[in-house]
Amino acid sequence: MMNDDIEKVVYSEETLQAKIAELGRQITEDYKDVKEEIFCVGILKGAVMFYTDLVRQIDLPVHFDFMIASSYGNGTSTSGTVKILKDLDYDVEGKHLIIIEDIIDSGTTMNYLMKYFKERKPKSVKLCSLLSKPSRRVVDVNIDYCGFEVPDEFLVGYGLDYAEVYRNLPYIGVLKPEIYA
Ligand SMILES: O=P(O)(O)OC[C@H]1O[C@H](OP(=O)(O)OP(=O)(O)O)[C@H](O)[C@@H]1O
Ligand code: HPA
Repeated sequence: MMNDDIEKVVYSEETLQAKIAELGRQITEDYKDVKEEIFCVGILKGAVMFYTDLVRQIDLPVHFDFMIASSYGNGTSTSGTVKILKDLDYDVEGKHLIIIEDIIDSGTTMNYLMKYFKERKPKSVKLCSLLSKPSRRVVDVNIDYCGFEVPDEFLVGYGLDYAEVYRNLPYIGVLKPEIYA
């Protein structure tokens, strides 16, 4: 069973949902008076679980859009090259963008995507990431809404994968070392 591959649980379902409710309240408060449309942009595939839980905690009329970006392949460190596999569906000029991501690790993906978003002339862009691993940062990324700062461990579950597996675990954890062997 998939659970047997986990060495330890780092964030339980309850801990994740409590933090997501807090982030949703904060975003609702910050955006409640804006006049322009708000676009929640999910960065797939990793952000899928966080995205669907977070938007349900934002009590405002938001639009959905998604990008698919990939740079990790099957390993535990970035290839350094970000591939955009799916672009935004909408013209976001003059709109408020809330970028929703699962993790900022080296910062490579978000550094690349932030430049890309700003070129599309939105009214504002803010980043909401469930996790941040500052010890691994190679390029600076400003996170406006951050769930948890995590230590330098490779995490799986709740959207996060190792070689495309473990995304469907309902919690976030660390794999047993023999799984990487
Ligand atoms: O800060 P970085 O070092 O760039 O790492 C963060 C990125 O890595 C993961 O994506 P990945 O490329 O594994 O694709 P995925 O979302 O499909 O898992 C994660 O979802 C982030 O987008
Ligand atoms: O710790 C991680 N786990 C899964 N995917 C990731 N992408 C960047 N860091 C991670």
